[in-house]
Amino acid sequence: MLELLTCSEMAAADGRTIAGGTPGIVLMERAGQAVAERVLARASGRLRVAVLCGPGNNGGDGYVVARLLAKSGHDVAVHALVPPDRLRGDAAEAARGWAGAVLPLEGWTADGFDVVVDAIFGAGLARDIAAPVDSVIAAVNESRAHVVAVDVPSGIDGDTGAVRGCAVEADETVTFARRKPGHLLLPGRMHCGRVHVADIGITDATVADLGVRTAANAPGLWSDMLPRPDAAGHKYKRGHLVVASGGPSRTGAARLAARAGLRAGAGLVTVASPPDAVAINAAQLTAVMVRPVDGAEGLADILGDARFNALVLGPALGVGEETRRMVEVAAAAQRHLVLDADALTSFAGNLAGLWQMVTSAVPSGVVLTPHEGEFSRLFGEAEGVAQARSKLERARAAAAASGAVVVLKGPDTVIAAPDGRAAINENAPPWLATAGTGDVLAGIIGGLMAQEMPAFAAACAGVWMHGAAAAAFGPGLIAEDLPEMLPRVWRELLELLFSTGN
Ligand SMILES: NC(=O)C1=CN([C@@H]2O[C@H](COP(=O)(O)OP(=O)(O)OC[C@H]3O[C@@H](n4cnc5c(N)ncnc54)[C@H](OP(=O)(O)O)[C@@H]3O)[C@@H](O)[C@H]2O)[C@H](O)CC1
Ligand SMILES: [K+]
Repeated sequence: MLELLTCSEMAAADGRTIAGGTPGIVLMERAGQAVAERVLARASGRLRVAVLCGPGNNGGDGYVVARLLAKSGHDVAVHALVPPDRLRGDAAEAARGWAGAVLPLEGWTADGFDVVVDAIFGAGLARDIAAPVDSVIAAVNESRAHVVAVDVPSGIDGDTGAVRGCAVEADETVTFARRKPGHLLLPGRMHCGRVHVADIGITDATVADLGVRTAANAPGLWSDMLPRPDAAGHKYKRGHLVVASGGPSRTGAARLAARAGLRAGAGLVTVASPPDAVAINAAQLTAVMVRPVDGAEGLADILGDARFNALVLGPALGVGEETRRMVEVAAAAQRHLVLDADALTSFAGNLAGLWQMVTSAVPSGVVLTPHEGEFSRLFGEAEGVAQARSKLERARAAAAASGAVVVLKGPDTVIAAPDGRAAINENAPPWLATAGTGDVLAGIIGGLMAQEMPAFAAACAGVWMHGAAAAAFGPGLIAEDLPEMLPRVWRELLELLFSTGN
């Protein structure tokens, strides 16, 4: 159920189900029933319900809802953008099932309604909302009614989560078969309220046949690839992560990443520290080891030891030629590699240079973890990025252009692999956006890769664990708190693994 279907993939699933013998009107009936059930679930006493119907199938769903709620004894008013005789196909048939009046949508006001069912536009939204629908949406949003959106809040683009001019702010959204990217990407997610996914008879096999490449990020996506604690295991079997530290006044970021890597389960973690910062690092490190490593030369030296199998480069490392050379050394050494912060900014405008290094390292896995600013500095001109319609498509294009797994961070972090797979994360609480949390994320991903977790799975798992750790700690979180919450997140994950037996 983690797959996310675009509007066209949903239409294809619809079409295949209809071709398989289920009439479209049956799908519409089931969709309408699912929405009506949500309204009835919260009904206490007779409700005044306004069903706002658009000119297409979303409106068709609305007519089914209206009929079912009226049959359950509620006071239902239907307001439609076009008269029923302008409807076509299943929507026209659904409208024929509605025995009540159909009033104009234009000029509708919310006075006195307990519930509004938003059945204006769904997957078929084709352009920005204009008059007269815009003022109706404003009236919905100003009302005190409980708003239930059919499939997608009207005005939200189901593929991108963008607001097309204006959009309904729903308390609940009932969608069908699977969620869409627009239900998870911002701002769309903020318009949906609680999202319910209704089964309307589109089978898992039909969805699987679509070859969908986008999913919601959750343990079900990668838990079978999580490193497992095994009794016979010893620390050398769980890899050795190296985190490069910045100079004497900028050592905290590397220590945050290093501690996160250890808590993520790496057998050993070493901070590769400039000689003049060794004392500072050593004074603050215990289980994490520290070694004097002088720039790219020094890094090349220690990477002669194959036991250093994963690296995190970037946190407060410094922007410039030396950092670029360290990335080059690490990539050439074919180790698992997480590039964050300065290691990304050092390649700003020189994607080809980064791409060249990354392709040499890709077999062992490279994960880039830019926030939006680093992303645009690095990928602004990349093939396909400028034309991308959404954060999901931008991350996908960047992964394809760089050959690396790209983690485009934010409240709706997208993880994209060069082969087209992508996941959208939705468990990050607002308080995660604080200084240093990016360093911790890089360390978690590095720690998982040190244990030989494949790059895309490690990036998805790391992003999810990072969000779960923040949620576990709660508001007031600072970056140092995050690694300390990982044991609790691990416990949750392992309980989940053993309960689901995979
Ligand atoms: N399995 C399922 O997912 C099922 C989904 N159903 C429902 O079908 C809708 C999709 O319907 P809808 O969103 O209404 O799209 P349609 O293509 O049917 O019709 C859209 C009409 O609206 C016009 N339009 C589009 N954008 C605008 C706009 N900004 N302003 C004004 N009018 C607009 C469009 O006109 P065109 O000129 O673009 O053609 C169409 O007339 C889905 O969301 C589900 O709710 C099935 O009913 C059940 C199964
Ligand atoms: K809608």
